[in-house]
Amino acid sequence: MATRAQHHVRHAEVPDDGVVIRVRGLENRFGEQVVHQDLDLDVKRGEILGVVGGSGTGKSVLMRSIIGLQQPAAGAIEVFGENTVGGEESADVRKRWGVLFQNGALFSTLSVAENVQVPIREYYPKIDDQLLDEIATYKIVASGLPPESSSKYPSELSGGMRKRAGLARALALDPELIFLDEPTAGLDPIGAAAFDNLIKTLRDLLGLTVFIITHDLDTLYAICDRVAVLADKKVVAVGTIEELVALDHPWIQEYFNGPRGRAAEDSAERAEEESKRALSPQEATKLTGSDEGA
Ligand SMILES: Nc1ncnc2c1ncn2[C@@H]1O[C@H](COP(=O)(O)OP(=O)(O)OP(=O)(O)O)[C@@H](O)[C@H]1O
Repeated sequence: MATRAQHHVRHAEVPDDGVVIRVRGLENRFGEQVVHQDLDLDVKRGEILGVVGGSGTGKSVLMRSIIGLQQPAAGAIEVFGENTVGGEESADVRKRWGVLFQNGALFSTLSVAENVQVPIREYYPKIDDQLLDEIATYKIVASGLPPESSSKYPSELSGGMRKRAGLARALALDPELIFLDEPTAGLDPIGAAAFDNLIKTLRDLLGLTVFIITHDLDTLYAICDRVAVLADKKVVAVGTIEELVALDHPWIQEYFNGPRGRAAEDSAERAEEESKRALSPQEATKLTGSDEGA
């Protein structure tokens, strides 16, 4: 039997099988339009799960259902073992996840720091202002923004900086799980790759579980452990890219084996080769400016 003390261990409620998000028999409809039917999905603790699918297949609606913002017509959804259907989850569970919405969804009249502070104030209304400022600065820097951006307003930031500010807000309450809706959309390839690296680094450092909706094939190859494919109103397949490519589903074949899919695979292979290649002593000298040991 659990003791009172055990109930107070914050991370105690991850189900034993390590499944952080469990969706069963999900159905969503808007009037006559059926978006999801019999949709099942498991997201495991510590993984980066990519969610892909053609435009309008219901990726955002799936995310909104999981976080309790969309009332499904049928089905069961659990996050950390708790029912989230229709927003039924407790505040304790809700604060264990953070969300980066597609457009960043920053409050335009608040500075970056104030945006990050919103969820903290919501859950800890009595928090001391100085501590609040320190936490916000820490999250802003952890998201790869310079500390000076704290006082800027969203309209003063580039698209990439807005995404990072949104990420800082998603990380405000030290979540164990983050939801990212198209985080690299609208970023140039270098900015997108940097954002991918940041997500992977944060997952590795903080042990986050990451649910990421993306159209970006480079993101899938670079950081996703598994990919779930939405088609025909459900998750038709979930697995590593290698496993998916072996399936003969027409959309999956077109997506991964089309010209863009192959280009992304080639560039992922090149990046891996580069990272494996050790620096020669001459290269090391050039980089460090030191001729020690050369
Ligand atoms: N609030 C709503 N009212 C009516 N229809 C909606 C609503 N939200 C979503 N839909 C419809 O549900 C379907 C799925 O939308 P969703 O935004 O989840 O697609 P998506 O896969 O995220 O698409 P994209 O890749 O283009 O962002 C679309 O046909 C959309 O028009």
